[in-house]
Amino acid sequence: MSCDPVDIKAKAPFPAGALSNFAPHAFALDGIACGSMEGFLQSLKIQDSAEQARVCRLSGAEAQSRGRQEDWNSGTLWWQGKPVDRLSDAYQKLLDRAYDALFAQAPKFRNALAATGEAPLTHRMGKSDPCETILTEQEFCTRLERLRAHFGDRSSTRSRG
Ligand SMILES: Nc1c(N[C@@H]2O[C@H](COP(=O)(O)O)[C@@H](O)[C@H]2O)[nH]c(=O)[nH]c1=O
Repeated sequence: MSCDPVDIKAKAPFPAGALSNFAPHAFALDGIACGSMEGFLQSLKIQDSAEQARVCRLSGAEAQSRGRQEDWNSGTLWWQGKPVDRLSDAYQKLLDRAYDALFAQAPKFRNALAATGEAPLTHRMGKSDPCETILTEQEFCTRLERLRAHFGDRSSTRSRG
């Protein structure tokens, strides 16, 4: 099996494109319908809950450009009316819950993740400074690799059983 890295970006062919946060995979978190992970992430820059819920339903560049209209230089993000510090453990846990929900609820996302086999995952266009982005390359790729490990868990359970 080739272990060339899979570099995730919206315009890449399957499976990298389907793993992009831009991809329109529907899931819900805390009862809020999301059209993509990008919709959820960009909505975190918006304090108003009704507008946040609207942005959650977006996907792709439309979601990103809506979020980028917001000034979040203070480092405060928002989920359901409550502030979340970008640099806090609470923010990391919120990201974990969002990716867990995506994995559990979006079969096309799971299929794309499974199709990467054991290849390293990269997101070279991503930033590394958490003060400059809502999701660094590392925060993104480590979560995908953690979720991908569930596939191995299932096969090792089968082979033992
Ligand atoms: N521009 C682009 C992506 N950018 C996405 O933007 C998010 C970070 O936004 P921000 O914090 O505003 O810089 C993060 O989800 C990152 O993946 N992603 C893709 O797959 N393909 C793209 O073409």
